Amino acid sequence: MCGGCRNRGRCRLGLGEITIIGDAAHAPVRCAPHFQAGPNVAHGGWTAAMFDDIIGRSLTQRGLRTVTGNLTVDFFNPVPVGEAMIVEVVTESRAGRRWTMQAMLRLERDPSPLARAIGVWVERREGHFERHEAAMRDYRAR
Ligand SMILES: CCCCCCCCCCCC(=O)SCCNC(=O)CCNC(=O)[C@H](O)C(C)(C)COP(=O)(O)OP(=O)(O)OC[C@H]1O[C@@H](n2cnc3c(N)ncnc32)[C@H](O)[C@@H]1OP(=O)(O)O
Repeated sequence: MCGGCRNRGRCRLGLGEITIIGDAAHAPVRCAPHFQAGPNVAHGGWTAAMFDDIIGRSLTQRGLRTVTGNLTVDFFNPVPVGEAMIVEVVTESRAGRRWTMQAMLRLERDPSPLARAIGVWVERREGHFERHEAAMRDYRAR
């Protein structure tokens, strides 16, 4: 789970347990009503955040320490609120520390994609978060 939800013991984005199969992954997901944008339709930001989370967490579960470098989302159809859905992740390629990943969101009982994410995750160098904290301390001291 990400740092924002770990202490609550529940993913507020509605992602269930991630199953890893080789270099792919899948998880059940359901958009909560508070992420509604249009009537009974998920906010596009929820869809992007959910993709970011599952791809990042699936890499973490594979033992890789990464951060999102970039993320593009294609919205093919409205995403329903409160409906059981599945998100499937595949590894497209790897070059050095860069992992190109793709994910699809679909209804539980329908193979048609509702949305697709493609992006690059970069393996973190040692001390990544410590450097960030130090930079912020310098910034705040200005
Ligand atoms: C228990 C825990 C649970 C944890 C559970 C976690 C689940 C949460 C999931 C959410 C994940 C997030 O939101 S992460 C948060 C959002 N993302 C971030 O904050 C990242 C901010 N950006 C950075 O910190 C930095 O730019 C880095 C780390 C991405 C890269 O910096 P660096 O380490 O100095 O590396 P650098 O030499 O620049 O680049 C290394 C290689 O990556 C490529 N590269 C660098 N940036 C990018 C980029 N934006 N897009 C594509 N490629 C890039 C470079 O071309 C290079 O390729 P080559 O020349 O080697 O070929």
